[in-house]
Amino acid sequence: MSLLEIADLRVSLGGSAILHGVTFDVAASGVTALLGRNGVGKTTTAKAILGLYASAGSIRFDGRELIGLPTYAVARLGIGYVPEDRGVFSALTVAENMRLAEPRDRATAAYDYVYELFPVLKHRAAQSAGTLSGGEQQMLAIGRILLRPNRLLVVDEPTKGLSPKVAAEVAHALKEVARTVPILLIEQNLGVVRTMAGRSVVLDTGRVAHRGETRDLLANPVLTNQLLGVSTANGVSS
Ligand SMILES: Nc1ncnc2c1ncn2[C@@H]1O[C@H](COP(=O)(O)OP(=O)(O)OP(=O)(O)O)[C@@H](O)[C@H]1O
Repeated sequence: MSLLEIADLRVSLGGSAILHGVTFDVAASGVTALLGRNGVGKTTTAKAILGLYASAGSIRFDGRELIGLPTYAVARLGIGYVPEDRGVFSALTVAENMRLAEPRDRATAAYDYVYELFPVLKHRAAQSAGTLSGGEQQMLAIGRILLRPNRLLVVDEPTKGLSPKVAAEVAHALKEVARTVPILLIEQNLGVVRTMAGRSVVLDTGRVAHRGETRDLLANPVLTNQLLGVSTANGVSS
């Protein structure tokens, strides 16, 4: 069953066509990975879903058309977004960043859940977010979104720039989250993709070049080489 249905999505930026008619679905459970080489349009797709870019075509969320809705309306439907640059407020403390993301009814904020996933956010509550490590900032970026109820999460390159150990911690937490909330995951680390995402969609210059089971994609050295620039004789095994 699909929760998000994207059909013939087109986006132009700065006078150039970036997405040329992207079509794929995000399942109502688990993790769907959105993959592709640098600059093929993954972040643009995420931002179009969130209403951050004007777009044409169709993006249906649980049957409702999102194109034309302002970003706050998309967020209110329950689509949580963790952007690539994390977007935490550097000058504010961890606790203040969390406070800003609370739902209107503060009593419903899922602090226990977030602190269980990322205990470091509790321990460093009084520290300014700008002085956190990259991994801790990523945990804050994800954690604050989880304070509210989400029906879908769009998470853009959550392990980018992190050490393998911290990347694995973040991936583990997101996998836990995905037990209850479906995730559209943009990710370059194919080891993380392998452990998290049952299905993958691969973009190539603004179009969908491949859709299917992640294990089939990563086991196909011709496809991974052609679409992801990974050249291993026997596919990706890590
Ligand atoms: N505001 C903008 N104005 C003009 N071109 C843009 C703008 N934002 C992105 N682009 C271009 O759109 C293309 C797709 O960018 P996008 O960030 O979606 O790619 P991506 O697949 O997420 O790449 P990466 O893996 O490097 O993050 C790139 O060629 C980029 O230079």
